[in-house]
Amino acid sequence: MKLGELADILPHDGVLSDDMTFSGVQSDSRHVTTGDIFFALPGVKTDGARFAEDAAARGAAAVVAEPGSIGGALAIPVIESSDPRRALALCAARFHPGQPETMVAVTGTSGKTSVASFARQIWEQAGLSAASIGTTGVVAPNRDEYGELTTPDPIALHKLLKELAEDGVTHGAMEASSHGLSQRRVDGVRLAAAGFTNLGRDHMDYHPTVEHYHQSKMRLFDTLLPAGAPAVVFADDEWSEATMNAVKAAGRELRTVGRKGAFLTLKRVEHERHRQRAEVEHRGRIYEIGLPLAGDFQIANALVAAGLAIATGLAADQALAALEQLKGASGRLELVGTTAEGAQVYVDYAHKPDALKNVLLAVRPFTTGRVVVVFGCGGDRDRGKRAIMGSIAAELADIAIVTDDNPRSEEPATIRRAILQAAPNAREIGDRREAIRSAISMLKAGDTLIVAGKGHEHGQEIAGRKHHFSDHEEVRKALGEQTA
Ligand SMILES: CC(=O)N[C@H]1[C@@H](OP(=O)(O)OP(=O)(O)OC[C@H]2O[C@@H](n3ccc(=O)[nH]c3=O)[C@H](O)[C@@H]2O)O[C@H](CO)[C@@H](O)[C@@H]1O[C@H](C)C(=O)N[C@@H](C)C(=O)N[C@H](CCC(=O)O)C(=O)O
Ligand SMILES: Nc1ncnc2c1ncn2[C@@H]1O[C@H](COP(=O)(O)OP(=O)(O)OP(=O)(O)O)[C@@H](O)[C@H]1O
Ligand SMILES: N[C@H](CCC[C@H](N)C(=O)O)C(=O)O
Ligand SMILES: [Mg+2]
Repeated sequence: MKLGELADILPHDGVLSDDMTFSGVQSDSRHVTTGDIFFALPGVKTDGARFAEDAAARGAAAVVAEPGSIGGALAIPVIESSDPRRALALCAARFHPGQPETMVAVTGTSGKTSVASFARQIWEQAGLSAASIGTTGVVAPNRDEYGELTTPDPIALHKLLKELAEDGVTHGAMEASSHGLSQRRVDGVRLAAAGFTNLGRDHMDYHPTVEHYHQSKMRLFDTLLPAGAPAVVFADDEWSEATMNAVKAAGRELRTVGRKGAFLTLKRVEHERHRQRAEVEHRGRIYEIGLPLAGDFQIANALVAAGLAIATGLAADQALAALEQLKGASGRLELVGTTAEGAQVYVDYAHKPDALKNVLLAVRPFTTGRVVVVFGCGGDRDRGKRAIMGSIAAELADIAIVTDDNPRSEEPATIRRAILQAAPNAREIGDRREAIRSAISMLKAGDTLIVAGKGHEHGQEIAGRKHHFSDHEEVRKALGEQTA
């Protein structure tokens, strides 16, 4: 690709020739091959500008960097950009052209994975070729691959979107994490609609204040969503109003869903054990929906997903009828087994305060006995959430067992101590396998156990090393031992 074809993204005032040719885009010098443009990104751990020379030595044709960030003489031209991350995303989209025609993105503290998965399922049921991209990976026809990031980096993302489009995928739903949004990973995606679920405490190790965190999410609506495109906003959250205001101020089409929603209005919900019945109004018509999932929050997620499908052109009848067949995303309040006496054991990905609170509240209506929770907190992540999660468990569970999540490089006992400080009556069993086994052995008829924090994960990272570990497998094993 010639520089002239990228001139709108990389203005260079005619200093360089428009005929300069590039073979690819790269943001990690270690992966540069001859002819690439190297984007020197200021990062969290280091500054890409320090690797410009390395990139040049590996054959980069030019470097894109913030003004003044490259010190000294470099053998290759430097193209200045005030926002090299955005420039990278836009160039990646151009180097790997082609995206599913209808792309939607969802943001929020909780529910993104579920909404992306539900939107894909709604489209699939309508006979469309659809994909979802997020924490649990990429799911598309003939494809189910696990990825490292919730929102892939722009180079990987655009290679993926191109492949999906070439495979005939016309509809795609992706998660826009706050890291992904603030790092411009989604800037090159052509969005038909965007969704918002909720906002709670998260990533306070990355964002200085909750307002900053909200702001970083609003980029999805005020910068990435084209003017006039629909924004589907869950209306019943504490941050819904601020989000609606941001959407309106940016001149996007507001579509609200939920009890206070106008586009899809939740009129009534009845909880049954594994399912719930809801009455939803859309354009003056009432729809009766049987959602085959437990948990109030799944209704919210289902409404955001249906809202996105309808707002991008699917008939409401089809979208709402599809909710009857939804399958939960792996490890999201997933019923993994039942003890001989009939106590239910769920695996759930709640690893932040609001999610833990919601999940414990969600199972209470159908728990006739005790609510038992096994959970921990990840190391090298927001320390402030530990005590908050401890007090939520102390308040909302009858029995709490504090165990290890992914301690990463931290001392596991220190993490547990921070949680236990706010949950003095909780039991402490560091070994997660042992904690699950012990919790299952104490269950009686009518009890519900939630194994929280790791959801779909297949590994546990201890002292920087990843070991195979699955909450699903451990629950099944412990249930098996019990009946053996
Ligand atoms: C904190 C964070 O978000 N980091 C992400 C970020 O890295 P960074 O740019 O800050 O990296 P850095 O290490 O400081 O390096 C700066 C630059 O120098 C370059 N470099 C570095 C070394 C070298 O030899 N040569 C070289 O060119 C790097 O490639 C980089 O471009 O940009 C990278 C490329 O997009 C990401 O892979 C990386 O994700 C790391 C691995 C990560 O763990 N991110 C997590 C926190 C994350 O993003 N999570 C969210 C979801 C969270 C949630 O909702 O729960 C997600 O979307 O997954
Ligand atoms: N709408 C919601 N409101 C509150 N809590 C929710 C909601 N949806 C899901 N949860 C809780 O959050 C957990 C994670 O859900 P999900 O994976 O769908 O969210 P996410 O936004 O993708 O999270 P992450 O950023 O960790 O990937 C669930 O296991 C459940 O405990
Ligand atoms: N994307 C999240 C996942 C956290 C999952 C939880 N099990 C933990 O390790 O804290 C993160 O990396 O912060
Ligand atoms: Mg997710």
